Amino acid sequence: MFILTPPTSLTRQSARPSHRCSGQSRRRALRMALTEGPPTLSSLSPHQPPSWWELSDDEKRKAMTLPSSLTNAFRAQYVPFDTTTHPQAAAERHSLDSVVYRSTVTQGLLEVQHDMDALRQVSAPQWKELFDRRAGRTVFPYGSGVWSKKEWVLPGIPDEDVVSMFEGNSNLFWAERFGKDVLGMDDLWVKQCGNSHTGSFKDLGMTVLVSQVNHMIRSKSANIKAVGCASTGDTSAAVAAYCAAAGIPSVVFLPADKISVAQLVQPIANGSVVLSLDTDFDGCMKLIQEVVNEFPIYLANSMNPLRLEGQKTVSVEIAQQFDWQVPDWVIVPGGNLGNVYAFYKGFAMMRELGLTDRMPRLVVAQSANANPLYQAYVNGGHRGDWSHYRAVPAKRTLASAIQIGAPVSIHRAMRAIDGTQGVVEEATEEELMDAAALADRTGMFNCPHTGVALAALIKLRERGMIGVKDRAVVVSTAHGLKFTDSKVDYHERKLHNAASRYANEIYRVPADLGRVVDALRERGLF
Ligand SMILES: Cc1ncc(COP(=O)(O)O)c(C=O)c1O
Ligand SMILES: N[C@@H](CCOP(=O)(O)O)C(=O)O
Repeated sequence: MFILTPPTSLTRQSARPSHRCSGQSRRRALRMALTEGPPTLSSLSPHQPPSWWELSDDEKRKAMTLPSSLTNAFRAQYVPFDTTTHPQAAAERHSLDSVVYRSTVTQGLLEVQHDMDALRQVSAPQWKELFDRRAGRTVFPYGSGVWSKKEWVLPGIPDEDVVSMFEGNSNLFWAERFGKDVLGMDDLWVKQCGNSHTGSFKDLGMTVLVSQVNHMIRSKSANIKAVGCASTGDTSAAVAAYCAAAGIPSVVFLPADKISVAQLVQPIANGSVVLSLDTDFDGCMKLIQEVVNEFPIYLANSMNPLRLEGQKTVSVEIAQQFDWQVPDWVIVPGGNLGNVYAFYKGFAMMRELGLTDRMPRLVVAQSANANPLYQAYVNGGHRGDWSHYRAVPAKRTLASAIQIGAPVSIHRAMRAIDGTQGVVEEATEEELMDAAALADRTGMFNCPHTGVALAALIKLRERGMIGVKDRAVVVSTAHGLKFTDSKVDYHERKLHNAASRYANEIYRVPADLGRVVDALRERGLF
């Protein structure tokens, strides 16, 4: 039974008969199921409604789910991402239970398409109420930030096939001091996607991909022996953890000596087959595509659109955290460029289903050492002409997870920028490390990629593009603890390409009270 009242006034609904379609048009019956008034409270107590914690497990699960008469109509399938060059591809469709990564007609990327008419049978207030009710609960899998939006993600998967670590529901940090003191802004927020199981936003997409693999293996709909990816360190960590949780073998291709020790140890610990390859990320990506085309290894990179279905839920979560308001700006560090499109998709879906009424402006922030989208943007992309796009050799950057020169989702990113009056900005090594360090001084602990996004924000504020009164969200994509080497080097002033303007030194002081007091006095503490 779909209960329309908030959790604090949930009632003992499960005893009531469920709706049947009995001759009426199905659509009308579905609407009735949803629009029926709030249930009475008297069955439990004449005085006060039961609280959430008074409900039985069955009642809680019922309160978390929509009637099957509705959910049976929800469908998703693969379609080509872009059919402009091949109109005949418009008819191409693939089941999510098939192993396919590219359009068989265009050879281009695929997209997960939902039946929006079916989803529209639930009204916008009902979706909001349902998502709010699920947030952070323990009922599996709906308490996950991703699976609380299950109908918008993988509507057909049985709950028991879902592999979830209750990802999402990450803190939307009000960057009060950084906003006010550094940028003169009151309404600056940092979405802490790195506060998660494997320490990056990749968990959001990987729970969906590995769940679908688990489903295909259990239902024997596909021959899959392992899940594999190329990685700059975060995708591999998420693949390894989710596959280990599901008992599915995994293999990761890593560019030798180009990822942090903390990232490297994650797939090792989780039992992946770890291949360290003498190439860069783009080389690893090329190899994994060749391998998955020949062998029963399932591709886990974001070229696979299943990943984006999970990642798009961050947009929904951000709107939800703002009581269903859309921020003016969302700034995302970009590498392989799947994530910015996931953001776009999430915001577009909310608007299409009436939960919100506008799109934010999306900003992709790239490292100046690996900036193919930025170059294409300044060479025409800012006015919608992307014809000058070229892949570039990615140079070494401290934002090592976005050291990518031939992004797989380049066309997806272009659509996200075009569709949101978006902007692309870049940050040098010095700018990204300074921005991260400055923001750290106000209580954050940023990874270098978040530093890239913060540096882009600073530039757009300085240029007056982002206004003082604007509401902006910076997406923090990984936990700073995965990247301590570069932070230590910054504070020890060991970086050859940054002056470390905000370095904070350690003082070595003899263990003597007088010397300790002197040291504190010299530092102006009293
Ligand atoms: C920490 C971190 N930030 C940002 C990104 C960029 O995301 P995307 O590749 O989806 O652009 C990645 C991976 O590429 C990453 O690992
Ligand atoms: N930063 C990524 C690069 C690969 O991106 P993906 O989203 O396509 O898997 C990583 O951590 O590997």
